[in-house]
Amino acid sequence: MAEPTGAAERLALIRENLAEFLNPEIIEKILAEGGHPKIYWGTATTGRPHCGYLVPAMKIAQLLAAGCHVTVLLADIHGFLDNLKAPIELVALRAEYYRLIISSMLKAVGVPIDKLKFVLGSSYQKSPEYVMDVYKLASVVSEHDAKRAGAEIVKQTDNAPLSGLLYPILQVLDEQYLDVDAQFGGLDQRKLFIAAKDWLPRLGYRERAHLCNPMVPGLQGGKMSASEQDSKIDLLDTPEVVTKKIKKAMAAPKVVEENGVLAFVEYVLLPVSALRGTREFRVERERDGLEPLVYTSIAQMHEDYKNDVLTPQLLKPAVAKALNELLAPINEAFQASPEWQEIAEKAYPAPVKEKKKKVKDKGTRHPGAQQKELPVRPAPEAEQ
Ligand SMILES: N[C@@H](Cc1ccc(O)cc1)C(=O)O
Repeated sequence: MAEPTGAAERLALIRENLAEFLNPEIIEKILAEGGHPKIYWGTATTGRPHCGYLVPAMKIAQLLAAGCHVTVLLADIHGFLDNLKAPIELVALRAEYYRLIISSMLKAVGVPIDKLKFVLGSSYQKSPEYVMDVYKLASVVSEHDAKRAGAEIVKQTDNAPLSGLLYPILQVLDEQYLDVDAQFGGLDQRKLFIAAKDWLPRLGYRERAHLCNPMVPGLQGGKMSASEQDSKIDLLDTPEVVTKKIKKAMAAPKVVEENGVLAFVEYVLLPVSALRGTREFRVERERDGLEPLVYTSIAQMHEDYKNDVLTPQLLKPAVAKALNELLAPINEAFQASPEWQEIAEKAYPAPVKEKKKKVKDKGTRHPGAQQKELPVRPAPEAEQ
């Protein structure tokens, strides 16, 4: 695909695969004037980013290809507000890991990143102006509305900490302080986006546009949440591990609904190929002595999948291969950066092998034999 230059083409790329676009006229106007819309995506820097992050990353890649300025907000304070078990120092360190992995994901896709920037939440959310606006907004938003705005984002339990009510206030103010025309996020942010439209004008600030990605089922079936650490595919997993995990993924034959493997092709692999020049997904059938299946749209794939022409056994190795190709440069960048490796070790320390320890403790002690101390590393945050 050639770089889109016309307003209509750029808009189509911005819109592709979105579930909802609120106040698109704000963006349309900028494009009609040949301008470059400023859009941000925020992520709370808590759990280690897995392959599910390729879905928003792909939208960011499309926005960059459409000539938008994109800000990635590394929301460390938000990670803290919603997750008090993670100390602020740790979420700030994790933000560094996020910055490195997100930029290498975008480099791997091959889009120009000159219009991409990263901003750490705590770098401006502690300024006197920002803090005063938090107080102001808190005085014109009801507790009920703050709760409703955060209902799908913030953990809400009986007697929950007050920080969960501050969270939506801060996220809404971010649109103003990051000086953007629009915010992008998953459909789970929708209530917050609606609140932003309503609340910002109360402080005399302008309303922004909002882009919502659909909630995409995880590669291994079910929503790709931050939990179930083991089953998720890490962005730094080796090709063997990736292939094994995809082999085990849930993908019922003939069922296209809630099919994480097909969804991954739709929201990541097909858009990547389109950004690289040709929208295409190939499924080899050499083993059966047949020609490969070559798809240029998800509709064709759904059709073949429903008819069992495209079986899970054919689909999975094709997805594993394409995913491994996408992950290869990310892995290489990690291997080549001792600085990143050090950050990874501190931000996400490997779990201590409890089992081994127990076995050792129970072992018979031979007289005179020294019990070797196992190195004890701090247990990772149990918050995810
Ligand atoms: N609410 C987002 C994170 C976020 C935080 C602050 C923002 O300004 C924007 C987004 C999430 O659920 O991950």
